[in-house]
Amino acid sequence: MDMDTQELKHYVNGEFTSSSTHFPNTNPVDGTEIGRVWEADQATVDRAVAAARQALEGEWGKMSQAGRCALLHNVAEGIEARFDEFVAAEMADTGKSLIQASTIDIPRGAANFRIFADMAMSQGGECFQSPTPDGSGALNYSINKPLGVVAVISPWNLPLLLLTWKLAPALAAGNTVIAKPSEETPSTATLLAEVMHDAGVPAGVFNLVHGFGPGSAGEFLTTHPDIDAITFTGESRTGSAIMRAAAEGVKPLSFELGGKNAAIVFDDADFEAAVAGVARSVFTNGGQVCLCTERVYVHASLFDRFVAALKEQALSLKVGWPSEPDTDMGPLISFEHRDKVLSYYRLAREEGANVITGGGVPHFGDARDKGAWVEPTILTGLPESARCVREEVFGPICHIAPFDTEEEAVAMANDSRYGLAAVLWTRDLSRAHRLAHRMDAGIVWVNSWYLRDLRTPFGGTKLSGIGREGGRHSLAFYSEPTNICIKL
Ligand SMILES: O=C(O)C(=O)/C=C/C=C/O
Repeated sequence: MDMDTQELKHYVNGEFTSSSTHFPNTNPVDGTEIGRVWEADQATVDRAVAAARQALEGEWGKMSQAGRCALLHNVAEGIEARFDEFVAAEMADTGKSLIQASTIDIPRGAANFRIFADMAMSQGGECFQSPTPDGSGALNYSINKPLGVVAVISPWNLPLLLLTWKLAPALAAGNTVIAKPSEETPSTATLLAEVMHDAGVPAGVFNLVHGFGPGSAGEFLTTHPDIDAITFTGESRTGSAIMRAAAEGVKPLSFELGGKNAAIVFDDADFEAAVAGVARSVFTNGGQVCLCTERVYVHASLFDRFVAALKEQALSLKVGWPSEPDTDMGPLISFEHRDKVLSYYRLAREEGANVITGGGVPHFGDARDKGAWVEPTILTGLPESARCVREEVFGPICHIAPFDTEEEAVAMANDSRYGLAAVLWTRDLSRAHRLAHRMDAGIVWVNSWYLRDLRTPFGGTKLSGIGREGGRHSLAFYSEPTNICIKL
């Protein structure tokens, strides 16, 4: 795909097609238009859903699990064969750093296909030898069938990673898919369609439609009567809208939504590790990861020292050209999102925060001044009731507050409408286990952050989502078990 005169098409029934209207694709580093993207209309979405249904009832539905999983391994190899193209495309859409794209985003694209191909091949079903009144006994065993035609709506923060995190298990479980990536990040999804086409995935198994949410491809897809399930990662309020759309047809939903994640640093923590780890969990990808920390609670005895040390970390971040190998942080995804984050920077001051560092826009004196950049920001001094402490900003910002007792720290960390991830920094492993059990979160890291084993349950409670992804949890969502009882 030529990035200069990029024209991104849909991929429907094994063919790349355009539609009636298109929209620009913008690089947030300097605001330049890097191409145009076709916007799917209702007819395009209808054709994609029909193609998926036909494939499900045709070649793909008849293919063995071993055949399907071998194709998924081919796709993983295809991603790696075009690794540099995927890295360039991801960076062009998002402005994320070379480090982030080349060590996290794109490697996970291939890893997601491999983990679910392997897990699908290795997991069996259930079988029970059951007693019967006449003593002859019975066998109860279950088989897993695919859900059917699945709509995948994926976000702009980790575009290839999160698209494949849903697509791979859906296909491994025998479903067919129509994917709608964020309008902000169409490029790697389109490259993936090329890779899947070349890997021999049959027409209609994977379909890709570009566009927006309401009144566009997202709405046409999630309200389509012939969709059997919907999986979505993104903002909680969009999740609510999709739930309403799915209610009529009682569609199964898998949601990984927002967060307002807390990190707690205890007085016995490895101080240097905690400072570095919190800096990473706050500023990675410009804070644009659902798992990022936006609330930090530090034992009072360490508070001043920790604030100063985290400020030093923030000031040492290289905020620069994404392609430079030592760049830590690029711009935010778009001007719209930049304006949202800056509105919280202003709100923080209105709510009385101490702005320890940041709170504005960096000045570069070059083309980047036309991009969607913000400064890494650290706040203190706000009450727990402040909007900046309660609402998800989804930017490179955190608020640090002191605590005296474990009870106080856990109570503050859990006092949120979200419940996705929490991080505990302590050398006392009894305390680590005890408090990890008490966190209202789907994921708790101790003395680490974003260490990922793809077999583990991944997801959140409350406003952070519905269900779990990862390993057998993903395969279970994308399957319909049938229990069969045989009287012996
Ligand atoms: O690392 C993962 O598997 C994952 O799902 C990350 C999600 C981040 C959302 O913003």
